[in-house]
Formats: sequence, C-alpha cells, structure tokens
Amino acid sequence: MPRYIRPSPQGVVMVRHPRRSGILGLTAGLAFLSFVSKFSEHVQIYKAKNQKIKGGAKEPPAEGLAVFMKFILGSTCSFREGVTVLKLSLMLLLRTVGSVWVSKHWGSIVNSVVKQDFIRLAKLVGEFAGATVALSVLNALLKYYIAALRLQVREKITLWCHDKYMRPKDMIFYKANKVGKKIENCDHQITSDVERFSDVFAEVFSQSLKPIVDFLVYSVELSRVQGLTTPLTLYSWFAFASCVSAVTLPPFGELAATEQKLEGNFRGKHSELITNCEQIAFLGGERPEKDVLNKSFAQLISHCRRTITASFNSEVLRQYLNKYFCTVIGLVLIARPLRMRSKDLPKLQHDQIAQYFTSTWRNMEAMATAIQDLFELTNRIGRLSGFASRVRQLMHGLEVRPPVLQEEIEVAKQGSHPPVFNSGENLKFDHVSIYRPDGTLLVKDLNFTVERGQRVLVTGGNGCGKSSLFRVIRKLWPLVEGTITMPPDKEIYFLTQVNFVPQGSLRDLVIYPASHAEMLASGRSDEDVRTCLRWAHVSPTVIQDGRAQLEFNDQGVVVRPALDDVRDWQKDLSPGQKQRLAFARLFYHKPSFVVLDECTNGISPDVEHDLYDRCTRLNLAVFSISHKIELKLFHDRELHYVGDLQGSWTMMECSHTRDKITRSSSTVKLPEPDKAGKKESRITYERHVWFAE
Ligand SMILES: Nc1ncnc2c1ncn2[C@@H]1O[C@H](COP(=O)(O)OP(=O)(O)OP(=O)(O)O)[C@@H](O)[C@H]1O
Repeated sequence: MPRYIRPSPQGVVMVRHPRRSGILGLTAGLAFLSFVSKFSEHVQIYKAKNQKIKGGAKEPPAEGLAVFMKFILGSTCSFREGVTVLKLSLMLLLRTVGSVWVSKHWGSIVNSVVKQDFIRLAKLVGEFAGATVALSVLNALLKYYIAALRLQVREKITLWCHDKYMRPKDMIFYKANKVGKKIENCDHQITSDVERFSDVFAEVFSQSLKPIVDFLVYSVELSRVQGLTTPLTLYSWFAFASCVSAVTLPPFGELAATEQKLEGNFRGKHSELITNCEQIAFLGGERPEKDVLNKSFAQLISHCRRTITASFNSEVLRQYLNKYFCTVIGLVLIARPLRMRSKDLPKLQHDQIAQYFTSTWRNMEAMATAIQDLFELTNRIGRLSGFASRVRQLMHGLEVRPPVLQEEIEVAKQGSHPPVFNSGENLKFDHVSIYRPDGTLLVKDLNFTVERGQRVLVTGGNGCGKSSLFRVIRKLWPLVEGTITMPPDKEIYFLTQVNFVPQGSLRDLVIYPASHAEMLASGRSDEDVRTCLRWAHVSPTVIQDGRAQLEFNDQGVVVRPALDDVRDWQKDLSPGQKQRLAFARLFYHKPSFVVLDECTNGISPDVEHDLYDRCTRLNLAVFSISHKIELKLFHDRELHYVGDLQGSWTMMECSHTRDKITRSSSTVKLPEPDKAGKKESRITYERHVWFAE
C-alpha cells in the first residue's frame, strides 16, 4: 500500500523507495517478456501442427521462426544490415524516451492549468514546441531506417538467390524449373515472396522493438510511481486475456504461406496465358482460359475469406479483453492509491491529483498499448514465420538440388559402363544409355563417333528421345551409363526448336552471350557481325531488289536496324527471322560441333539449304534433329531412334555424291496399302547445286 504521495522533480511519486520499485518493475517486465515470446512461439507451432493433422499431412513443422531467421539472415545479411538494425533500435529507444518526457511534461502542463500559473504554462508550452521538433526528426528517421532495412534485406536475399539460380555451369534456373523436384513458381517466389518477407520482417522488427522498449520503460515508470501492484495486475490480466485469445487464434503462419502459394499459382496462370497468347488467340480459347484464371483466383479468394473469418472470433475477444475491459482495470488501479492512502497524511491539492492522474494515465495507457502490441505481434510473427518458411524453402531448393536418377547411376557404377565424361577432339559415345529424369529408358547402348566436319541427322518418332541425347551432353540431365568423350563445352553449340531472343542491340543478339567489350577484346569487329548476318540471310543492308533481308514496318516507316539499335526484338522479329538470327549467332561463334534441333522450321528451303552449306564450309560437325527427310541430302549419316521399349537405334549412311549430284532416299510407310498391296514407298531426293569453294 502506498504510504506517500509526494511531488518530486520527476512528478508525483506514491511509494517510499521509488528506485528499488523501479528495479523490481524492470525485473518483472523482463520475466513477462520472456513469457510472451515463449507463449507466441508455442501457440504458432501448436496451431500449425493442429492444422497439418486436420489437413491429413504427416509431418508437423520441425522448425520454428528462430531457425528460419537464422538460416535466411545468416546466409545473406551482413555488417551493413547489422548497423541499420542498431540505428533503428537507437531511434526506437530515443522515441520512447521522448514519449515518456511528453507524458511527464503533459502532467506538468495540466498542473499549471489547474493552478492557473500562466507564466509557468507559457514556459512549458514553449519547451514542448521546441522539443517536439526533435521528436519529428526522430519519427522521420525511424521511418527512414525501417524502409532502409526492408530494402537492404530484400536486396541481399534477392542477390543471393540470383547467385545460386544463375550459378555458372550448374544451370539451376533450368533444373529448378524442369528437372526432378521442381520449385513451384520459382519466379513468383524470388520476386514476390522475398519482397513480402522483407516487408513483414522490417515491420515486425520495428513493431516488436517499440512495444518491448515501451513496455520496459513504462513498467519501470509505473512501478516507480505506484509500486509493483499496478504493473503486476496489468501483466496478469493480459496473460489471462492472451490465453483466452490463443484458443481462438488461427495459425497465421500456415495461412500466410498458403496464401503466397496460391498467389504464385494465380500469377503463374497469367504468365502461361501471356506466353501462349498467340496460339490461344488462333484457337479462340478465351472461354476455357478465362475459366482457368477464374478457378485459380477463386481458390485464392476463398482461402483469403477463410483467413478473415478465422480471425474474426479471436478479434472480438481480443478487442474487448485487451482494449475496453482493460480500461476498467486501469481506472481501478489509478484510483487505488488515492482511496487507500492513510488518513494521517497531508491533504492532497487538486493540482497534484490532476498531475498524478494525467501522467499516470498516459503511462498506463502507453504500457497497455505496448502489451497489446506485444500480443498483436503473435499474428505478425505468425505471418512472418509463414513467409520465412517459404523463403527458406526457396533458398534451400536453390542451394541443394535433390539428385536425379541416383538409383540408376548407382547401378551403372557397379557395372562395366559407369557414367564418365572425357574430353577429346571428337564427339564419341561408348555404351551410352539415355534415361528420362523419371527413370524411363530412351536409348540403349549408343556407340559411334562424330568427327569434326561430319554431319549426322538424328531421326525418330516424336518423344523418342532425340533432344534428350543433347540434354545429357549439355549436362542438363545426368549421364547414367557409358562414356561420352567430347570437346570443351564452348566448342559445342545448341540451336533449339524454340528460339530465344536476348535483349540488347542487334549486335548483342549476334554475339550473345559475349558482351561488346569482350567482342572487341577478342579482336572481332562489327564487320564480322555484318558478315554473319549476311551468311544467315538476315542482313539489314539492301543487297538486291531495294529490300534488305532484315527489315520491318514500324508505323508506316521501313526500319532496317543498325548494329547499335536496341528494340523490342521479341515483338519486332518474326519466328523465321529469329531462327535466321540464331544461325548468325552460330556463325559468329564458329564452334566445332553444332546441334540443330528442328531450328529451321520457319525458314524457306532455299535459305535452309544455304545455311547447311555454310555449316559445311565452316567445317562444323553438324548434329541435326529433324523430321524432314529431304535434309538427308545435307548429312553423311543418319542416327535413327526406333522408339521401342528397349531403346533400339540404327546408324546408316544417308547420302552419296557422284558427278556433283547428291542423292538420298528414304522408305516411308504409306497411310494405307496401295492398289498393288504395297505398304511402303521409296522417296529419292537429288541435289544438283554445288556450292563454290
Ligand atoms: N524436363 C523433363 N522432365 C521429364 N521428362 C521430360 C523432360 N523433357 C522432356 N521429357 C520427356 O522425355 C521424352 C523425350 O523427349 P525429347 O524432347 O527428347 O523427344 P524428341 O524425340 O526430341 O521429340 P520431338 O520429336 O517431339 O521433339 C518425352 O517423353 C518427354 O516428354
């Protein structure tokens, strides 16, 4: 029971030993904080576990927020972020000190008003006006450091992800999206999930530090003025209220993670629409595609609805217990020292009571807000742990790719043809078998050699594994069995069916992935680039008939781009022009071996033939994958995949040249037997053109 009410330079104090009470208040405050942190963590883990069990999943989450944060921030953040955190903490501390000063000053102002001491009032108001300038700067700095922390964390995590995603030679960007255990909507996770995590992290950090600091400062202040009874009563009340709210608290972490997943799916559907918009437009697919978009959006919305409904019950209780009923308790606590003081003490002046009431009420209000914010943090921390678990999964998925075809490789290692890559002049296959990432055999026991300058046509039915052979050579898929001897990676060049158009100038399109500076450093010039464009029939220079091979109409103006021109090539170039540009790039790099994977579909036969001749003149070993049998004329041998379950294949001569006439022939199956009952027909091609040496 308070024995004294005495004015002091720090305001009206109601206890005999204010300093000792303050220290006890601090200790009690720290103990309460530790309870709050353990409580939130346990509630989240318990709720998530409950949710998983209800949802039928086997495993409860093994790790809490602390482990996620240690992994994410420990792998990415550094000294710079540490300094920002320190600065932010300092600002938060200073702002709380400022708020305590405002409470006390307010008490003094009320005291002067009640006493009608206008000279003192003017002095106090003047002080208030001056000191709050510093508080304004402090608030602005606080916002600045929160934004800076958010940006820095996002920057560090995103760059870390880019480093792993685009790690040279590992091709994680391909494997994570195409092979084995994929990372779902990887693009969305790197762009959106990381951003959301950084936002919520900075928010939680700033909003958790403030209530913690406020809570401790006001605990000390209230204990010092009123004794331990007031803070302990408030702690007990809030602990009780939180236990009650926890029963209705939804698993915010799980809900936030699911929401992000559904957001990613929804965005992925829009991306698919953009990628395939032309095909869909030709097919008139608006209705089914709209259904796909709406279905994905409906899943997202219904999840969000479930989340807000789940929050409703807990919110009603929290509002009443933490906000309104708490005011009732506060009023009882504030009146208690006045009501219970000893009769023998001197009578209190009105101004003293007004000062005591104003500053204590403000402190009490501030502490109650701080405690409420601490429990409110449970929601925010829940959301943070949801985002953190997704970012952690993403980072883990980028860092550690689960092995593909491991069992098959282990078996092969015990046999006589373990998987080996050797380096050598020619491309050589010794007992090589190709498997799909799911373990299906595509080709068995390939044995042949391709020397520089030789041309091999790879044929076979759709999906029999023609392109897969080259995925293994390029190490996109693992080699399971046999030895591949090959020149260095940079000596083998791949032109794929779907043409990729890099960004940049026309020159960049040809020299990709080299930069302009690298081109100059290697002694190559723009003239080389122009020559390659001409060889590939895509030169912007008028050669004959007043037209250039590369020209297009831009709003009524004929554009023939210069090498330095940067345009939206994806839009400006037709599919055939893109394929020709890919050949210009090939001629620029002049590798020893080139794989042409159905990359001439949009090119007219005269140009196609000239491009093949050019490859021969440049002495490139050519591997062509094509269904066009007339291309046999441009190849020496044919590797044919039978497409059976045993992975059979044949290798045969496919053209011969005599008297400057090249001939090739194929036997094709007829759709139905002809009048004579023949089921097959033989087609022969001849080529009389002979290119100048
Ligand atoms: N990333 C992948 N993961 C798993 N399977 C794949 C992957 N890419 C392709 N496949 C499968 O591997 C098989 C062989 O594909 P591949 O592209 O080599 O066939 P192809 O003979 O080149 O066919 P086409 O003539 O139609 O181009 C197909 O069944 C295909 O569905």
